[in-house]
Amino acid sequence: MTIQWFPGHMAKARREVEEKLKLVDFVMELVDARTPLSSQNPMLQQVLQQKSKMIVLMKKDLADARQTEKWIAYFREKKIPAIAVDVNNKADIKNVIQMAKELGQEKMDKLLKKGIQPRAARAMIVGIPNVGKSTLINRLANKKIAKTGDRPGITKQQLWIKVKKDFELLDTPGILWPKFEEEAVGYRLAAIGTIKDQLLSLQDITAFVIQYMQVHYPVQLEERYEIDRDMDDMLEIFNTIGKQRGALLSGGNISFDKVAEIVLRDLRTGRLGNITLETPEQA
Ligand SMILES: Nc1nc2c(ncn2[C@@H]2O[C@H](COP(=O)(O)OP(=O)(O)OP(=O)(O)O)[C@@H](O)[C@H]2O)c(=O)[nH]1
Repeated sequence: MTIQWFPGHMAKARREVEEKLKLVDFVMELVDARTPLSSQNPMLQQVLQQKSKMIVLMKKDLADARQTEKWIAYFREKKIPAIAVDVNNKADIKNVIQMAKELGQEKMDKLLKKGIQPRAARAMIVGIPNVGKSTLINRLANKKIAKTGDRPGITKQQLWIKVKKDFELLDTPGILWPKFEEEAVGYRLAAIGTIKDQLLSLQDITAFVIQYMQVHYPVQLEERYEIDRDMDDMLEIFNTIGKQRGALLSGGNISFDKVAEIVLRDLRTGRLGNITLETPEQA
């Protein structure tokens, strides 16, 4: 979460993912359901080469279900199996396992055709910071970690989680760096809390979110902050929210930083409703 992505960090992360990739049959790429494209990593496809992958849209409980459906269709159209998950929903976790098993089975069928004895398919989880990698690994593991060689004096080997008898998962995820090729990507990632808040101006991130919501979620804005649909002056909008929520400086003036904190906290905790910050149509 606190990693800053300098070129050296990116190169190191890439090397680590490449090393781990050698051990697995396929990859589970986690993206954030609220911003599925911006939370993907542009280098992953090159790194993956021929390895197949499935996409897991995490935190679906915070995203707009209608958009999530569209995003799943978008990925499936590109022949990438995709599924949306709320880690606290047991059925979702079961469905992830099922999809992973199917992908693993495809791989084993190929091996069988080559005359190689099938074995448990192995996968790893990859994704940008804060997307939910550790949480999903824990849910899939459910205390089924198979420890190998982790005693002192023994070279530390990779640990495998036996999710099912025919499906094993690497216990450590591959961390991918986010891409900031476009300004909007940075704002979306900052809005959901992937990028440290200090890196972009809180007020700018908030203005970006409000502008997006004015187009896509005007009702939620109206309901939470009593902002009129045709109010288009950002200063007036910040003032309105500040007054309504008591975001004041000692002299009684509105604190724009406080307003920004309030709006971003409301967004990240779902209090603004289920919001997705990019649509497949934009892609
Ligand atoms: N609402 C919701 N929150 C989730 C979900 N999955 C994960 N989270 C939360 O997202 C935050 C980040 O989760 P982690 O599992 O630490 O993410 P990570 O990708 O391992 O993060 P790094 O260690 O920074 O790379 C935590 O507060 C989780 O509780 C989900 O499906 N829904």
